[in-house]
Amino acid sequence: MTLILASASPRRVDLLAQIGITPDEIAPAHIDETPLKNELPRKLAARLAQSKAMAVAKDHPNSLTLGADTVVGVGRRCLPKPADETEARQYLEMLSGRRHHVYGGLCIVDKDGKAHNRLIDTAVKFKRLSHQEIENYIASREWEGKAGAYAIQGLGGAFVEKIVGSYSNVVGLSLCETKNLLVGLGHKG
Ligand SMILES: Cc1cn([C@H]2C[C@H](O)[C@@H](COP(=O)(O)OP(=O)(O)OP(=O)(O)O)O2)c(=O)[nH]c1=O
Repeated sequence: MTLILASASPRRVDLLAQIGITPDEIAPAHIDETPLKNELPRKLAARLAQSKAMAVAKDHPNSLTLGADTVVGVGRRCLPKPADETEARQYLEMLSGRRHHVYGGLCIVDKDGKAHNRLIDTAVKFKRLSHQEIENYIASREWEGKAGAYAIQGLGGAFVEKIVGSYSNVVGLSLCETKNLLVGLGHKG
């Protein structure tokens, strides 16, 4: 069955390729990703993954449409993609020396328009970051477009002391959950 990837993230395309899945079409969703007032990080990730998949599925009947969203959560606080350097610095200061969660919302809309949702939770512990480490990382610009203002698959990997759960979920899509869900919905993958 035709698979539509409702994402502009090159990471998600690479992750799917890693497990032998090539979407038939890439159709990024253009939705408002602003958190609601007091919205919990896991709720935000789940809501946005479904909104992305639903928005794209409307125009692609008789397909499977996959949407995903990654949100870093520190306690009740959402750390989505930082808007600018100042916000990225704030996020890194907040994550320094702390345990946080990376919530991956995954939603596949089937050919009948029904949404199938999964929420993947990975716990990550950062080492304490010095002022200089934060400034060097800001200068690298790697934080741009990354939830929580870091990339575990890049320079940010050096900040990670411990991870419990799916690594690929942190990068943008849990390979295990994605494959299971797709196969369960009849995709040959
Ligand atoms: C925490 C973390 C996030 N990320 C990325 C994964 C996601 O692409 C991004 C979070 O933004 P998302 O809004 O989940 O995704 P996106 O804007 O890249 O793409 P789209 O909405 O079209 O699907 O952060 C990393 O690459 N490495 C990391 O370690």
